[in-house]
Amino acid sequence: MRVAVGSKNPAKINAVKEAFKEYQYEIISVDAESGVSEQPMSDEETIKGAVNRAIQAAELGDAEIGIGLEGGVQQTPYGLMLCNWGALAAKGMDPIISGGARIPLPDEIAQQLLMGAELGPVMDEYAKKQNVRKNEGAVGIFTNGQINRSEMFTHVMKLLVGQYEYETSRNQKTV
Ligand SMILES: O=P(O)(O)OP(=O)(O)OP(=O)(O)OC[C@H]1O[C@@H](n2cnc3c(O)ncnc32)[C@H](O)[C@@H]1O
Ligand SMILES: [Mg+2]
Repeated sequence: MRVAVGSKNPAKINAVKEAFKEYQYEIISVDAESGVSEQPMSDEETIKGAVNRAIQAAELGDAEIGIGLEGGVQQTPYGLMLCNWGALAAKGMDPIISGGARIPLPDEIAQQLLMGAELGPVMDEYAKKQNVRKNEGAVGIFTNGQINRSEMFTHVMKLLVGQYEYETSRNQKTV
């Protein structure tokens, strides 16, 4: 069985490998398009990006399972929240989705995003580091390293794999 991840970002690929580590699946990464803006600004747009990537990854990678992981933000009365969504697309099944943990972004970051900036470069500038998005991520910076981006996506992935297992075992019981 082959699993195709719709991203070349190591923080995402590692999370997929971790979630499938009990399985003998081949895991490949392909450049899939999210079909939404570079910086999704709502849960809805972020979910759409994750689902698009999952479907495209399965096609491009000729894989039984496609995975899409997408980061975005969502405005709330409590501030601009980091949001992350994942999707698993398998043949003969509607895409499965799951959401990640969320934390509010500091005002100075939120303001830049609301003016059209992308979180990736804003975080590098803020943290005086390079490629925060491929390493600890904004979540790692603002949680003092307690939860990094890969761990956060691993949780999203376990929610996906678990739902997939539940669905497939339920279908086996009913046929
Ligand atoms: O290569 P891809 O798979 O596109 O990975 P990415 O890091 O660009 O991640 P997304 O497209 O899913 O995220 C959308 C935007 O939010 C940024 N972003 C999301 N979460 C982040 C985080 O935890 N730390 C830094 N940047 C983040 C990211 O750089 C993009 O600008
Ligand atoms: Mg991106």
